[in-house]
Amino acid sequence: MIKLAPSILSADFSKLGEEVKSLEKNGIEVVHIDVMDGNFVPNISLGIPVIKSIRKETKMIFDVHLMIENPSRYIEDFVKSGADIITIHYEADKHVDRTINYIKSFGVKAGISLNPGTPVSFIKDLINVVDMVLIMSVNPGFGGQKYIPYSSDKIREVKELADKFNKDLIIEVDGGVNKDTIKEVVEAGANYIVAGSAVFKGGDISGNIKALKEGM
Ligand SMILES: O=C(CO)[C@H](O)[C@H](O)COP(=O)(O)O
Repeated sequence: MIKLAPSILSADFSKLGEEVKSLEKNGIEVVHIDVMDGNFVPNISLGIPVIKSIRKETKMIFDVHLMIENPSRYIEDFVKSGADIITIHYEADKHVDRTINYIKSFGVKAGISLNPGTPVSFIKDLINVVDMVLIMSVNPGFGGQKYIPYSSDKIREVKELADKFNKDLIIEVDGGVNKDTIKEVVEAGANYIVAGSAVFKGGDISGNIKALKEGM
């Protein structure tokens, strides 16, 4: 089952509650929440208090993508804020296996994300430890960038590993996905598709979601 996961990074923060409710009204089940620390990535976005306050507005699955150094320090706080899936970066934690198991100990799903320059082979041994692999198809930090074409090969590599070792694995792709690139990522094997600008920038949310679903 393929799910579109709009990234609220591109939403209008002055009316975030309304934007989130509007996703739910349009049949969205998963909302992608990008947390940036200005250290692991060159941008600062939003954090725990914001997640806590939008949690009151919706029952959608909160897919929290931590682009922060040493994420283990904050896992419990993100769980308490209402996260359902917590993804850390391979490049941001010296003890990824430990942190993944720590996330799972709270009864939430755990994901591992790879920057474009990090090979899939680095996480081969984690494939049946994690619930999700997130392939970054842009260099993380900003919305509105162009899809990096070799990301499709990385998605295919993860799909092959998932078919062998973890049939329930969620394969997520994030960055530069729009109505022109969405078919390619779905065909490569991604089943959680993050889209920020393509949902929130230009046009209206309903029409943009419809166009993306048609593009699949
Ligand atoms: O994680 C991100 C950036 O680090 C964003 O989720 C991602 O870039 C989505 O935005 P867009 O769809 O506009 O590319």
